[in-house]
Amino acid sequence: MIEFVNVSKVYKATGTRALSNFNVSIDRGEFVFVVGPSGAGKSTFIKLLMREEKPTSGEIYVNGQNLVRLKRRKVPYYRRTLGVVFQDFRLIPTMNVYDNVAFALRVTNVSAKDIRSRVPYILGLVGLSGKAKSLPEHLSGGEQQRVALARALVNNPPLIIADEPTGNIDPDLSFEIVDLLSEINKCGTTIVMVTHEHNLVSEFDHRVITIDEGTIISDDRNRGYYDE
Ligand SMILES: Nc1ncnc2c1ncn2[C@@H]1O[C@H](COP(=O)(O)OP(=O)(O)OP(=O)(O)O)[C@@H](O)[C@H]1O
Repeated sequence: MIEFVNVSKVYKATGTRALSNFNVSIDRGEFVFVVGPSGAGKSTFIKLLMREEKPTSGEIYVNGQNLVRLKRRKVPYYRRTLGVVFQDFRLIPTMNVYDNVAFALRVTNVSAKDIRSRVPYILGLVGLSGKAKSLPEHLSGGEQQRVALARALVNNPPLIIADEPTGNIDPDLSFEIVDLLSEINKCGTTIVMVTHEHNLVSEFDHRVITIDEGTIISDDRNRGYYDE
């Protein structure tokens, strides 16, 4: 599903080498934590996956597409195949929970009938059926992140990318979010999650890729924790 072959990324403006000869292969249906110290290259890895950045050299394949050769006009279509969750939720503040989730479907020509059935189903899945009419500012951090997750899931993407999704919420709620992601993963969705929280990582039995100074320094396919 995801293949990085000898990928290097140098940011031109500063000459910073963020990734060097980076090779990784992630299969369909895997749950992968990506950990490592600040500045290691985790966000760069995510930006390359989302095709926000292009590598300086190497090849990247996601869902059978070569991201290096992907034409600029095709990038928005590629992004629609991804479900993305960020640390800062990125909800639309003027829209209620229902509309924040429905919006992700409305921009992709899904019929009104399908939206009416799909949005309540997804809100139920993340435990927010009772909050459909609430505005984001009236929700807790954990609830806002569940709305963001619902929005990422509603298009049924084969891949979810979560960049520090628990960075702004309490430890108990962080566990719940990863638990929810794990349930989604059991249904076949591939999950790539960047995190700083090694306590959280050690609670779950998922593959752990540790990046440092732009390269993978360990890849624990069974279970893992890392020391910073
Ligand atoms: N747009 C950019 N222009 C120049 N240098 C950048 C840019 N983005 C990141 N870098 C540099 O690339 C390196 C890797 O950064 P990256 O953001 O990928 O690390 P990270 O592991 O996500 O860190 P953190 O955990 O602090 O978010 C760092 O040295 C950073 O300063």
